[in-house]
Amino acid sequence: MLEVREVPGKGRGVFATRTITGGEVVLREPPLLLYPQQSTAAAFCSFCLRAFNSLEDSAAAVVPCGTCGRVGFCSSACAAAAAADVGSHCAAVCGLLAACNTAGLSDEQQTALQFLARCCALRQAAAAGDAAAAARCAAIAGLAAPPPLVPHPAEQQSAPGTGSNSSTDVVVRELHGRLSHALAAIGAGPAAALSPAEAAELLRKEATNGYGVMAPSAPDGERRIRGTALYAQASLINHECLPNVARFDRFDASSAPASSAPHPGANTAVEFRALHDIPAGEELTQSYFPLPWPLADRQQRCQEDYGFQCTCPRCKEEATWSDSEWEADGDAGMEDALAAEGAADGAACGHHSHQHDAPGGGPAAAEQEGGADPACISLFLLKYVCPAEGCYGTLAPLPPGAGAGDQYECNMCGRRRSEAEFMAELEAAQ
Ligand SMILES: C[S@@+](CC[C@H](N)C(=O)[O-])C[C@H]1O[C@@H](n2cnc3c(N)ncnc32)[C@H](O)[C@@H]1O
Repeated sequence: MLEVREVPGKGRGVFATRTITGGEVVLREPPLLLYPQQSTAAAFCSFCLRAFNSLEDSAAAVVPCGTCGRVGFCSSACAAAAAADVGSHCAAVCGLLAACNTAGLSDEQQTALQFLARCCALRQAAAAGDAAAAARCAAIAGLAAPPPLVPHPAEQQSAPGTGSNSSTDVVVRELHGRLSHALAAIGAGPAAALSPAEAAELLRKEATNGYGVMAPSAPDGERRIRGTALYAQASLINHECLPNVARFDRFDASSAPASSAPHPGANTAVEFRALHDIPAGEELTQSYFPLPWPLADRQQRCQEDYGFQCTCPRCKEEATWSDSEWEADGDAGMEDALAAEGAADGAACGHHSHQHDAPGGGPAAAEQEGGADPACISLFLLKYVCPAEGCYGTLAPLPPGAGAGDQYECNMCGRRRSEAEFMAELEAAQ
């Protein structure tokens, strides 16, 4: 169904090799690496990141790490799976993190150490002949790492003893120094060691390709990160501001103990679902941030975090809008959207196929393309942005055959809305 190809100006991208139906799951993939965010780690399983408070009996269910006692698991099955998985909280990672001096490091810096410790453990296992670890090292090495335009989040608070200097080199050297010390303390072999340049490159790969796994909404409504996931294939899906796929994860999907799940970690696979029909040859695209973000924020984030300038049809069109057009967009957007829905069948806007390169289309083809139709932008946002207040999630159709008719589901809050309800809301808002 999918193939990976070079896309001019974007590196690699993922393309449909056949027509994909709206709602179809285009990719389901377990993580290459999954690790907790330091600040929230106590609330989640250190193997599968399930929220302890999502378990039926969370107090009884939390199993502490038998060695360091500093992290917990949602079941003994997850504790055993972590011990057996070199990329998780295995003996090497446990020992390395326990031996590492983290005094004065920021949350992001300690989270970066979680990632680097796992990379060291995988390298050591690979050098000892573990083929699966070698494959994971190769997959991590294959991730894109565009040149940094701004510091990695781990660099944004200077390490102790570094004064106000928070430059990339100083922070990476600080993390690298502490890690090297810990590697020596636990007697790790030379294969586990990273040079400062390798550590810096790994952090860039992590920043470019890591998916933040969100915690459930807190009572104050704030959504915090519970951890980071790296995926081999999902990391190849490029960004567009009117995407055609949305990411769904199910970390807290079942409150059943892991022992009754198909296998520990079954809740960690990511799923990408088509928002609408996607013709063969079209590139799959996701939005790297919430769809309603304004142009300036989207552009800034693309530049600063991912090192590219977004020139998608939505950005091109919105760049031509005056301040009054932005202000009027709310009400007029509704009318435009209705006009678009009536004029087309929704598909022409929904598929926005005019805005994509034909297979093999290069920069010349892209340059000939104009901005997206404003009415189509309005319709797209009304149809696919979750209407729940403060959610900003993306609605995607349920997979064909899910037996729920024409229902759309939010990838953040799980809210459902049918096509008919959407049409009724559009009419009512007129
Ligand atoms: C998660 S990776 C996506 C896969 C990547 N293209 C590759 O070759 O591995 C993110 C990086 O892809 C590139 N990218 C993603 N979307 C892009 C876009 N719309 N325009 C230009 N570059 C893009 C940027 O270099 C970005 O840092």
